[in-house]
Amino acid sequence: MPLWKRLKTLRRPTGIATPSMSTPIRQLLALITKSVDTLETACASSGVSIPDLNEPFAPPSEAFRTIPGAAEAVNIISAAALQLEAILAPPPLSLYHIVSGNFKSAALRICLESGVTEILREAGPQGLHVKDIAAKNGQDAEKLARFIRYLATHHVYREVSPNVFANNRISSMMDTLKPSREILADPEHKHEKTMGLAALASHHLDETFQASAYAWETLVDPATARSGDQCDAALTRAMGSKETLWQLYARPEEKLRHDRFQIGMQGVEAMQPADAVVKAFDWAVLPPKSLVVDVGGGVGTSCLPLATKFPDLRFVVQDLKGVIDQGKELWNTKLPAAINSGQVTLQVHDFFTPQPQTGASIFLLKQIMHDWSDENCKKILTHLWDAAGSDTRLLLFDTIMPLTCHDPSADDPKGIPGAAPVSEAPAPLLANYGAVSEMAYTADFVMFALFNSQERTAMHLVELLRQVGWKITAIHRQPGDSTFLQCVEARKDTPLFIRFNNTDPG
Ligand SMILES: C[S@@+](CC[C@H](N)C(=O)[O-])C[C@H]1O[C@@H](n2cnc3c(N)ncnc32)[C@H](O)[C@@H]1O
Repeated sequence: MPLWKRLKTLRRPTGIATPSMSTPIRQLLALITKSVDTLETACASSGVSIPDLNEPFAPPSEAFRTIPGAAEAVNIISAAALQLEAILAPPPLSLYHIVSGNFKSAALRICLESGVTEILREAGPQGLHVKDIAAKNGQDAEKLARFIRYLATHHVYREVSPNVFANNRISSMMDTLKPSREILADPEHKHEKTMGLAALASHHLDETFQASAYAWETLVDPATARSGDQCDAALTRAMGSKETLWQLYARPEEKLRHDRFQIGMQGVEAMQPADAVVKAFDWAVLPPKSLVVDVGGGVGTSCLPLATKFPDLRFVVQDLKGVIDQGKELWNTKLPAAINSGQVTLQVHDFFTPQPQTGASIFLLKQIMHDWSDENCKKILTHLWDAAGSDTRLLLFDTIMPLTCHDPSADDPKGIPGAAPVSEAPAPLLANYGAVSEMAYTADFVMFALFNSQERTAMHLVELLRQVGWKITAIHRQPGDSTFLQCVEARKDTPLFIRFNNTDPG
């Protein structure tokens, strides 16, 4: 956002300045007051109420976020409240909110794995004494009370009366919605046929949590500090073997972790709109018969809606053999005509080998780059460069990491369109809305810990692509997607580019 626009947001809504207005806490308070007004007005005019923290989560309670202006107001209120705390709380306390992250994670894991949320759902709003919770899940009541109370201190669960706990909006996110007796008797299958968030949390609190404990050891060891190899990720230290996550999951004794991961990923997938790829790029500009190659396309989830909406385009979905075999089953069920007519081809292809499709209009890579380190991404992109023509577009769908400060590319009229986020938070908030953007930074850390890879900022991507002969021409963002999936469009940077001089990452 240009400087003049950000300064405008600093003005007091009433236009009357007082000396105290210049302090950051007054500015934050003003932002909160203004945004609460916006939120309440929007909710009142739509007949929607703001959720009660003490009520368990239910999808309709999120309806208020869809009212125009409400989501932005909520982001500002949340970011301002967190920033007020950072200013006013004693610094050691603020630091310990971070230092103690692992303790909170451990307490949460205990409650998640011992079915506390399911037990409390069955108890209802009056809650249940911890002795009765412990009688059901077999835990030590006194220890359990300490962990639940620690979480309740951070608004996960609530203590209704001494040692009596109940669910709230946040603790109920871990609910598998199954009978507690069933999940406690058969914990190995508790995540099957669930929405996937509890599975995702369980995965993050287990192997990812353990891997993150070895982050520093990985970075201080010269053998792994600068490696981009998945076998050098922190995970391998935690697991005591030089295996990638996929190799680990392939072991028969790791089947439960593997299945839990898959369920968690389906949950993440479900959070993305099915038509995200359709909307992110103007596919109608492609002439009939243009070829779209979905590289590492999985079972073809992105191409399904595209092939349906654009029957004149041709598609090749590429992935490793096992995935392509699964894809054949999916397409034969969902859109067999596309396979039978030749509109869609499923092809086994390892993207670290030369790209066989040389006539592509589009190389589409969705959530591929973030799985790989820069050195590996360059190998993938180089094979695509070799197969691309001067009109081929490269489309990368990934999360573009926002900066915490103002993004100067927003002020450059000659810069890449869409390089900066659609909106930045008004000052004095952090430009990325601070911890409101937590999920993107969590994803980045997970990529580091498990895969030695990362989510990237726009400027990182510009440089990475430049080194292997691609030039970013636009970043397509949709309103409200500032930290989720964006579409980076690039073209071959020829004829100026001479690859053999530029591939050296150093
Ligand atoms: C995060 S998934 C993304 C799948 C798909 N693009 C989507 O967004 O649904 C990563 C995909 O990369 C595939 N993959 C991993 N290594 C590969 C390789 N060397 N060659 C081709 N595909 C690979 C995986 O099988 C998986 O389907």
